Amino acid sequence: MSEPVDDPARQLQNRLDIALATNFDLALVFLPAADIALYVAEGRVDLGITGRDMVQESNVDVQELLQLGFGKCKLCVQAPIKSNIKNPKDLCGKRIVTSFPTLAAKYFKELDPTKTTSIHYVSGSVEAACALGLADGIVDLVETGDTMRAAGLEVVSEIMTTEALLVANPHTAHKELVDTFRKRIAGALTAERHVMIEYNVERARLAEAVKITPGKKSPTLSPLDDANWVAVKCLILLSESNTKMDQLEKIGARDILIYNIHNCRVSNE
Ligand SMILES: Nc1ncnc2c1ncn2[C@@H]1O[C@H](COP(=O)(O)OP(=O)(O)OP(=O)(O)O)[C@@H](O)[C@H]1O
Ligand SMILES: O=P(O)(O)OC[C@H]1O[C@H](OP(=O)(O)OP(=O)(O)O)[C@H](O)[C@@H]1O
Repeated sequence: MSEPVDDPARQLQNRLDIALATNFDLALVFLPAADIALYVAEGRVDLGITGRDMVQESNVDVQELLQLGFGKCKLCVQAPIKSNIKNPKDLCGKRIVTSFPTLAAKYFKELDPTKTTSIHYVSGSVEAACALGLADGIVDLVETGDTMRAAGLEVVSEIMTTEALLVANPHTAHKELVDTFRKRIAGALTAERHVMIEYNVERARLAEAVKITPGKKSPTLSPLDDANWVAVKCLILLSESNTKMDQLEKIGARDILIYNIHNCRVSNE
């Protein structure tokens, strides 16, 4: 038998721009990154994931809950390498093209309140503006710098660093759900960035070992059959795991094991 076509729940499930969580009271709505902060600030959605640059450009009141660790780049003033512009003040009163008109206008106004800098908005490919004669300089994102260099531009100054954030409406009516969601994401991020290290060390060298692996609160110690030795277990950053193993081996630690963590809840998340 076919499903009734006018069933609203069924229609929502079939939409590509909305995803319904099946085991949590949450609907995900996919929106342009630049519009998300506004929807969150107006309380149309409770939570949003977008860049810090987008939040500040929107100039609205949202609460930053978590830094998500991706989408890292810098918003920079850029000018042609071959120009005489080496200081952002050289661009005050000149023509700027950008996808960030609010941040750019604020930056140049603060730099020199006596001059009116012309700020023009374009929606993408901002780096083309100088070569095409529309701008003396631009304000745009730089990650690797490849796009900037390919366009013959260089960084004149850095306005801000940005990355993806989880933001919330400060007056949400669903505080408990929001907090549970934040904790779930924070737990998954902590698990992704950490590993569990376990090793045996002589009691006489325990103080040195604890200095190398202090754990988030303190390491877990377990006695061994041999009273002169102790087993140590704690979380360390994945990025530091090889260095820590080298250091532990140097102070005589043995049987050093590293485990991946699937998920976790730890304090200070
Ligand atoms: N090269 C990059 N490296 C890291 N983060 C980036 C980069 N470009 C954009 N972002 C980040 O991604 C978010 C969305 O930016 P943007 O709207 O430009 O996305 P997009 O995917 O390039 O969209 P579109 O292609 O439609 O312009 C912003 O928060 C921005 O800081
Ligand atoms: O320093 P890079 O690693 O080269 O990255 C920077 C580029 O990435 C973004 O552009 P995107 O690809 O989103 O295209 P767009 O300019 O059309 O938004 C940004 O606007 C820069 O153009």
